[in-house]
Amino acid sequence: MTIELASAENAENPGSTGSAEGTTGASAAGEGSAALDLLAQQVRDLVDAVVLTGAPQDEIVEITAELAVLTDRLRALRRTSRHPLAFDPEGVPRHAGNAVTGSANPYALPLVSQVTPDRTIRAELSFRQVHEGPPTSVHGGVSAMILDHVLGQAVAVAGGAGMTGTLTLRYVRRVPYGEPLVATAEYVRSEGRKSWAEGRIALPDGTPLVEATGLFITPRVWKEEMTGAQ
Ligand SMILES: CCCCC/C=C\C/C=C\C/C=C\C/C=C\CCCC(=O)SCCNC(=O)CCNC(=O)[C@H](O)C(C)(C)COP(=O)(O)OP(=O)(O)OC[C@H]1O[C@@H](n2cnc3c(N)ncnc32)[C@H](O)[C@@H]1OP(=O)(O)O
Repeated sequence: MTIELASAENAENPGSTGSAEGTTGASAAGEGSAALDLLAQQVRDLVDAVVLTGAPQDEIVEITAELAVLTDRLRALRRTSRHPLAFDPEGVPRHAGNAVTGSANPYALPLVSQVTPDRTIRAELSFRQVHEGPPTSVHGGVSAMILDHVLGQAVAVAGGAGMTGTLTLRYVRRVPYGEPLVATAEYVRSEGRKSWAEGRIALPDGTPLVEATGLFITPRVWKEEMTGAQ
C-alpha cells in the first residue's frame, strides 16, 4: 500500500517556493531513486568528512565554495511532492525521506529494521562520530530518536500506528559510536487509540545501554481517514 500524504503548506500556498518540501522542478519520486539514495550516502560521507577534517583554512574556504555550487544545482531542481509513504508486507511504514530510516535522507542513519517471527522490531546499527554528544559517546537525543522510531514501528506492525504521546528513557550505560549495536522494540498493549511499546539499544550480547517505553496515539484524523477509505 502506498499513501501520498498531502503537504499542508503546499495545500495552503500552492505557489510557495519557501517550504522545505519545495514546489517547483521535476518530481524525483519513482525516477532514479537508486541514484538519489547514492547522493544521500555521498552527503553522509561528506558530513563525516567535515566533522573529521583537519584541512587548513584556505582549503576549507575553497571546498565550501565548490559545495555551494552543487547545493545551488540541487536547489534549482526541487521536487513537487513528498516521498510516498508505503507499508511493507509486515505493516512497517517505509518512507525514503524519513529522518531515521529514509534511504534518500542524508540526515537519516539510515536505520534498517526487520520484523522477527515473534513481531519484535530488530535493527542492527552503528553510530558515527557525527552523532557525538558527550566525549566519545552518542548524544542522548540521537538514541532517543532511534528508540522513538523502533517503538513506533512495533505498535505499527501490531495495528496501532500513531504519533508519539510520551517517550520515557533510561540511559543505563554510555552509548559508543563506531561499534555494532542492536535496537529492538516490542508492542505491549492497546486501549482504544493508545498503544504502548518498549524497547532498548543494546550491545550485541544483549547488555542494555538505553531502555525506553512509549505511548503512541493514533490521531483521530488518521482513524477517520482510514475508515473513510474502506
Ligand atoms: C491518512 C492515513 C495516514 C496513515 C499513516 C500511517 C502511518 C504513519 C507512519 C508512521 C507511523 C508509524 C511508525 C513510525 C515510526 C516512528 C514513530 C515516530 C513518531 C513521531 O515522531 S510522532 C512526533 C511527535 N509527536 C507529536 O508530534 C504528537 C503531537 N500531538 C498530536 O498530534 C495529538 O495531540 C495526538 C495525535 C497525540 C492526539 O490527538 P487526537 O486529537 O487524535 O486525540 P486526543 O487529543 O483526543 O487524545 C486522545 C487520548 O490520548 C490522550 N493524549 C493525547 N496526547 C497525549 C500525550 N501527549 N500523552 C499522553 N496522553 C495523551 C488524551 O488525553 C486522550 O486520552 P483519553 O481518551 O483517555 O481521554
